[in-house]
Amino acid sequence: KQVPRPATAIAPPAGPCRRLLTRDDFLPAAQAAALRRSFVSRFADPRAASSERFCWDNWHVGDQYNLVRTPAEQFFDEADYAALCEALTSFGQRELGCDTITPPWLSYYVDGCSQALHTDAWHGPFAFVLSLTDWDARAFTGGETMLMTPAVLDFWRAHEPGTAIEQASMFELVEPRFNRLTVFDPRVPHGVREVRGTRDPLKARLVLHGWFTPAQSVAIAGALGEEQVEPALNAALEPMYERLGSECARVFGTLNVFVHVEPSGAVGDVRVLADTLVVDRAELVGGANEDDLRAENVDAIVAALESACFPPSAGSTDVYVPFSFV
Ligand SMILES: O=C(O)CCC(=O)C(=O)O
Ligand SMILES: [Fe+2]
Repeated sequence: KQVPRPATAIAPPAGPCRRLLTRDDFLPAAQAAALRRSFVSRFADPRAASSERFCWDNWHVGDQYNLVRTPAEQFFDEADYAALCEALTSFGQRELGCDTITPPWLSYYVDGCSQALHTDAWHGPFAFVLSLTDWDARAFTGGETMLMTPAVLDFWRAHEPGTAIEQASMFELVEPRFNRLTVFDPRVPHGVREVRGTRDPLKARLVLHGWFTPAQSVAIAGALGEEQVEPALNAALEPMYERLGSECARVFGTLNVFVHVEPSGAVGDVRVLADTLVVDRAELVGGANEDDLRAENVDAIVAALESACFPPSAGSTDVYVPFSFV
């Protein structure tokens, strides 16, 4: 898949996205403010029964899901919606190696709204929440995204007899601060802490949310085309697949890798963008260390990509290579 090169240089992320990443000031300030303004203007006069307000679904699934939502596409004007999707999609491509998103929801949470703990069906390797909540001026308690901690997910292994733990170490809470993007692995049990205190949509928790979907193919930006990239990748990866199958521990999850190819055809940089790999529990015998078993897989893939030889060309090329272990 050929994707456009980003117009501006992007600072490399600190490391791969694993279970949770937050990015403050995600959208340009004016863009985030305009989205919030659209919401505020529709609710500014509570007595005005404009048909633009009729798109909301009061989503009630027992105690599990209680919130008020609408497809963001139906709510925002076309240009604002397109710019929002563009910002999320290009972030997903560059920083997670995911090539697209599901259509975002716009949801508000007033008194009594929450999402009880759940995992999401397979929409994609990462969920996102982009907050339009005026968090500093909020008139409610709760509203954080909560994510079960690794200590609970592997409870008996880390269990220390005689030590009690409490909620704060079982769940990580992420505040939906205005214009913060929160990205997490939706296989991890998560939810939204019940909002208490306001029934006014203008003061509610307000978020855009959805999923980054798995890349279906290699994405390429730059001088080389698919017909040159694919054979070079296949030659480098095929021997590695055999090694993975015979020598490495079985893992589940997503590994998306960025490869920068110089005009000479040499590989200049290999960076893991997303790594949600989890080692099959059956592999954890005889004191095997999970991090080591995971690293074996990642190292084999990175080494194979580093060894790839591409044809020379007039300019450099960025290649995004997705791996999915099911
Ligand atoms: O709004 C959030 O913080 C989480 C949303 C979520 O988990 C979902 O929509 O499935
Ligand atoms: Fe969820």
